[in-house]
Amino acid sequence: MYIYRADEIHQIDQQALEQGFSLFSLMEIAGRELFHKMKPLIKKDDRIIILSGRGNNGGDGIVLSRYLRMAGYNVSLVFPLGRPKTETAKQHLDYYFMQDEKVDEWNPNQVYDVIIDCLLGIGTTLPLRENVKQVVSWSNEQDALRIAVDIPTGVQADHGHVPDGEAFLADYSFSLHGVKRSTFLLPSGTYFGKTESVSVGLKQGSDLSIISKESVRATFPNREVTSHKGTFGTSLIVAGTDHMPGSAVLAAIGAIRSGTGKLVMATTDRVASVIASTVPEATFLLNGLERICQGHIPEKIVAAGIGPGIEASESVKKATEVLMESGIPLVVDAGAIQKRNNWKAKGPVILTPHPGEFSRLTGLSIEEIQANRIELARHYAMHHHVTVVLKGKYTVIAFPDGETYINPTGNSGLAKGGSGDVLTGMIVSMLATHDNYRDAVKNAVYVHGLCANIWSEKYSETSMVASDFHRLLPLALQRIERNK
Ligand SMILES: NC(=O)C1=CN([C@@H]2O[C@H](COP(=O)(O)OP(=O)(O)OC[C@H]3O[C@@H](n4cnc5c(N)ncnc54)[C@H](O)[C@@H]3O)[C@@H](O)[C@H]2O)[C@H](O)CC1
Ligand SMILES: [K+]
Repeated sequence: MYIYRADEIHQIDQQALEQGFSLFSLMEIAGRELFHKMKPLIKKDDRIIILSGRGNNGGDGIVLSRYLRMAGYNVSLVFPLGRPKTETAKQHLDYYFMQDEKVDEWNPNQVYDVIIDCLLGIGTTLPLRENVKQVVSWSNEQDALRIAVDIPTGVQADHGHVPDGEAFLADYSFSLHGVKRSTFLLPSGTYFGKTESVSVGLKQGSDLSIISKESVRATFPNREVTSHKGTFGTSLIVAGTDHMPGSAVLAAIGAIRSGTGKLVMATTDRVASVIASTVPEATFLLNGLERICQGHIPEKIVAAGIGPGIEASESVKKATEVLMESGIPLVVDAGAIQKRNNWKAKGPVILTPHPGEFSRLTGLSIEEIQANRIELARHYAMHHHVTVVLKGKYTVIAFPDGETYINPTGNSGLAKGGSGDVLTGMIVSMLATHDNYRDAVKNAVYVHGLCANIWSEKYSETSMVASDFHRLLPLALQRIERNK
């Protein structure tokens, strides 16, 4: 599923127009498709109000009103901001009247069961004008089902800011042609409710898309009957200090359960014995950090990671550089994520910051990052020629050429210390088993979130802990591999 910016939608509309497809027709299709999408949510005797604005979002509301009224729904079409001013919306209002349909006066004292927001769409500039704010806060105070058309009024298509928190608080949003970035940004994303896209019959395609289960299945490596431990490569993870042994254990769990043939943990003596009791399959490079700083990389390593459970220091920086020089695909996490002028490496480098770490890398506030995480991750990835996995709700994966993905899986069960360590282990392990590093990164992030979704089918998200991945990964991977 593709995700669009406002300018891409305008471009697509313009192209359709040049090819003889009028905006009037597009709006007609939009209104009709919205009608079909909404039918399962509403009843004929619901008191429904459509709040129509003066632009084309309002025009969609006019068409929707016509379809609903023709089908016998109890609908009031109102223009609380004034009558339409765009050509297409005006034409549709004329046509609406020709069909003997009527519009109502806006009366905030009336009570409704369903409120449909067609006030503002992708033409929004923020902050909202006072008259719009009033209608939005009226809507949010009503005890009614709230449905937004395209985007909830008060959010923009491309950015996550919601000035003063004033936006239509939708239960459902139906986005035309495709979902917009703000669905996945914060705080805007919290206003959309359940979001679906509505096709208006135009060709799909953009440089940002959502990872699909089908794509994970299609790119997940087969385990042939003839495979042996060498087939799936040896992974190396530099992790853990005596006072943070748990992170290294969790990274080892993530790695060993995700398919790598062999796992070498570069760590301290004490941490090694802790790991060995939970992940007996692991082998060790003792005094790992120092040995790697000296250039000692064990043989046959095909993927590496550094960072879980270690603090930023000169030796961590040095070890990271040694690994970057080696040409082995490298995951850089936690203590190894340090600000630097360049990430020049001979192989792919994958940074896995959470917003706090990305804030340290970029100098931007966490709030700014959350409101614009897609573009910021993409910009960093392109500028530094690295892959950025910006973690959080809707993890963003941006590759050095700008290709960017959003991960749909996961829930609040992952918002716990240690789940990032597991992810690092998983990415390293999948780098070792996949031919294509991009697939490895996408698949690991998707499966990591899928584990949390599986957990929440039976248990409370509150109680999930990172060590549960030991049990969850086999179930998640079974769902991915089942159809192979
Ligand atoms: N291909 C498609 O996806 C189609 C989508 N359609 C719909 O058209 C709107 C976009 O229409 P547009 O007229 O460009 O913008 P708006 O409806 O959002 O209205 C802009 C209108 O509102 C005023 N305005 C902007 N910001 C504010 C504010 N802060 N306060 C008050 N007023 C504001 C501004 O002056 C403009 O006049 C899209 O979202 C879809 O719903 C089409 O149906 C066709 C195909
Ligand atoms: K809207």
